[in-house]
Amino acid sequence: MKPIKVKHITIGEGIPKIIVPIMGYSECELLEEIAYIKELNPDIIEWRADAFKRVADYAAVGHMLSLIREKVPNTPLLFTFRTEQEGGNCPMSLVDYFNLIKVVLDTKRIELIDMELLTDETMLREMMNHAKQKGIKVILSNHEFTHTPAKETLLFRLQKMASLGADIPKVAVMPQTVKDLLTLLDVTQEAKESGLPVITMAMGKLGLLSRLSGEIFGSVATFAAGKHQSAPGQISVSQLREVQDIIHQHS
Ligand SMILES: O=C1C[C@@](O)(C(=O)O)C[C@@H](O)[C@@H]1O
Repeated sequence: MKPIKVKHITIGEGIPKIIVPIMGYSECELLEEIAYIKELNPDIIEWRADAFKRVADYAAVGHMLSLIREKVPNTPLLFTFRTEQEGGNCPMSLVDYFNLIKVVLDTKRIELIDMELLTDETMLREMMNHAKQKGIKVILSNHEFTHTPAKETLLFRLQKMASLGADIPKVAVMPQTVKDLLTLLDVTQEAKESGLPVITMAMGKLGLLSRLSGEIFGSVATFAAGKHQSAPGQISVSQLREVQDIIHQHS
């Protein structure tokens, strides 16, 4: 697996990196969240811009990005607009989704961007090329909020993301049974064996183990709650770090 370097952080090496989301609705809320999570010292900060009330206003998004950058100049920043179909907070057409991504890439104020696999392949390929030109790493993602697809489906999606040129393929599923959790872990392990630097998680209470055990099964990063959770099952940074350290020391 080829590690991925963003600022001083090397993803795919050692303990899985902790990503903490900010979910503010307004500029003021976002700044409060940044001040709060700065103290938690996350490896990466994710701006979940689908929660931002002015997300359709490109100037406001650009301004917000520069404010965030100013507050956390040394922390790698991941930009995510999660579509409504995959659990996001705000409806947006596909054309607007990719336009927003282009505007954000052009600011060059981020190190990583999330794009969803199940959108439009032509537009996706175009935007991935654009990200590459700007030197921004791409996380291609897929989220299932109601169930866990079959192992073959999940592996196919991760491989498809890799074949499209994703720096990091990512899947999130909702387990209904312990077997679903095992499916996700099995998929993660196989992806790791094949050399893919993936991020995977099972959400909700049943999925907790998957958020803790990336170093064993092969997920290179994991999300923890900041001021707010951005998905069910995220725990605090301090609890997550404690378990990760125990696993790291004894494996
Ligand atoms: O894709 C993901 C993973 C996630 O859904 C989780 O389950 O932790 C949280 C989201 O904020 C992020 O964009």
